[in-house]
Amino acid sequence: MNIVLIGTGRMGRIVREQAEAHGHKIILTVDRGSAGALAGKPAADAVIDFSGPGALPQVLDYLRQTGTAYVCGTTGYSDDETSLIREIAKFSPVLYSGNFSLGVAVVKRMLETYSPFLTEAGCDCEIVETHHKSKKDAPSGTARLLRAAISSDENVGIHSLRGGTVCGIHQVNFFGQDETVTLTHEATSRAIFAKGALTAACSLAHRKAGWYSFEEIIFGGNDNECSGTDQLHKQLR
Ligand SMILES: NC(=O)C1=CN([C@@H]2O[C@H](COP(=O)(O)OP(=O)(O)OC[C@H]3O[C@@H](n4cnc5c(N)ncnc54)[C@H](OP(=O)(O)O)[C@@H]3O)[C@@H](O)[C@H]2O)C=CC1
Ligand SMILES: O=C(O)C1=N[C@H](C(=O)O)C[C@H](O)C1
Repeated sequence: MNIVLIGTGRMGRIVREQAEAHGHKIILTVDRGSAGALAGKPAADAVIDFSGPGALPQVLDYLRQTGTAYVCGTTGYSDDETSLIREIAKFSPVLYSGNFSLGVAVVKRMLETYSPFLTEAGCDCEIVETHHKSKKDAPSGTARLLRAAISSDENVGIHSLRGGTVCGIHQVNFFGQDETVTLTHEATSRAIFAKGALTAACSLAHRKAGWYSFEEIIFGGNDNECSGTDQLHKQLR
């Protein structure tokens, strides 16, 4: 795959490393210092975005012009920015996820299926998310997606801790009468997110414009046509 990489920070570096290790090519990188780098550029197989909300306007212009597949893991978007990402699915295949790990996808499924047994029995649910001290947004994108899996209103509290070099810990607590249930996911390396995003990019590269979910890519069968990513896909499953 020929990939345009948005963001060259902690995630951008590991996406590049994993992409090149699996035979893909980063044909263009964009960071804050290269505003406008996408203008007039031809289509790629995929855009992978781990940057900041400020990069969105130039990325959307590029997608509108080229129809390139868009895999976005950036968090901290406003509701308006999130709507713009949804709208671009008219032009490109788009997959947005606040977390590209297999483990969080499984925890999300568990919550969708089983959390009603606890919340309907009166449990109070509180999420605690812990990240490295350089993380810019709070609450984390993962905490938001886990909350959405539990409840459509905002009666689930989210508590954010920042410190050291923690890649990401999410703890979902259900406090009931005389019992507590806690589900914990801990990412011990950012490689898991990079592999998930590359798997998604390979799967999306040949699809028609539309909105796709990470779960349908990893649980819905391996139909990606990109052999370099088969191995990543197996690691994720
Ligand atoms: N969905 C997932 O699975 C995961 C999502 N993330 C998310 O990915 C994002 C990036 O994380 P991380 O790599 O740790 O952050 P870093 O701060 O290390 O890197 C961010 C990168 O984005 C660039 N950037 C920021 N704003 C702009 C802009 N306006 N235009 C162009 N480039 C910009 C920065 O450029 P410069 O250095 O020039 O400022 C930098 O290269 C965060 O939102 C984070 O929450 C992280 C891990 C997993
Ligand atoms: O910024 C990070 O580091 C991470 N961000 C994502 C989030 O906001 O949930 C995913 C992961 O937890 C790491």
